[in-house]
Amino acid sequence: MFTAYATVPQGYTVHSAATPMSFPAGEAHLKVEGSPAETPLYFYLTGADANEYITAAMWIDYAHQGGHKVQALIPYLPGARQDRGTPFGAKVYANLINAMNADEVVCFDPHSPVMPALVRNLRVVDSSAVIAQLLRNKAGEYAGVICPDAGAKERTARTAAALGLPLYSAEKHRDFATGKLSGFTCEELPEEGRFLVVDDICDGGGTFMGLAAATGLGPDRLDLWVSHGVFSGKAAQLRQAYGSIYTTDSHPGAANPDVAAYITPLISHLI
Ligand SMILES: O=P(O)(O)OC[C@H]1O[C@@H](O)[C@H](O)[C@@H]1O
Repeated sequence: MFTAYATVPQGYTVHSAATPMSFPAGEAHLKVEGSPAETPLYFYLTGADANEYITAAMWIDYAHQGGHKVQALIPYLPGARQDRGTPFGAKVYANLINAMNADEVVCFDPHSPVMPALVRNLRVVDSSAVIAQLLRNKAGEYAGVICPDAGAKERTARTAAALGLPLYSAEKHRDFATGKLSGFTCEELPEEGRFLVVDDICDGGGTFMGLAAATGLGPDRLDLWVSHGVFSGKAAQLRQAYGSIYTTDSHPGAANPDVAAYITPLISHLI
């Protein structure tokens, strides 16, 4: 979803008066004629709809033609998981974002360091401060943070430190021949208390169902934070394994009603 913001002479921040439209042949455009005087500030772009990226590029061009610098707030970096192989999706999406020519790009908790290194003028916002703010009154209810796999070590260590909790580690095992997940293990956990599993993305939820089974804990002792709730496929089954599921509004999938996650709006954390 694409939403652009601007300030008006009265000093308020409002939705930009330059509104997206498309020509009959399908090209993106903006209706700017008759727009009141405004100073374009930033846009908030969630999900991975490539057409919205073209609209965003149009809006940046509109702002630049008026002599204004603008931020591209893109919490979910599309292609960040395609950080190797052929085609090299992270690079293709990074090129698309670079071509938009934003004066600053801001993303939230990217999947790996690969794509951030390819995007120009990028500022990365970490998830730990957002999680700590969200759970400020609940941190005392937890006995620890669980790291789901080796790739999430740094993220979960920062979160555990921000919440003042110990960190416990789990592992995802992959069959090298097929690339398929072959199982999960989790280090021994204390016998009492709730645990918060922390990761970047929940897609179909398989990782988190497998992990929950490996802990031997039920929803009365397990909660889940994922920075980007895609919640595709069988993600609704997470309800059987986790008490509370927390995510952000970085992807439209976060609103999947069958997952019923608590959604933290991110925009104020990015500007
Ligand atoms: O198991 P699902 O939810 O499909 O995928 C989520 C996992 O896939 C990885 O990219 C994420 O970092 C996360 O660990």
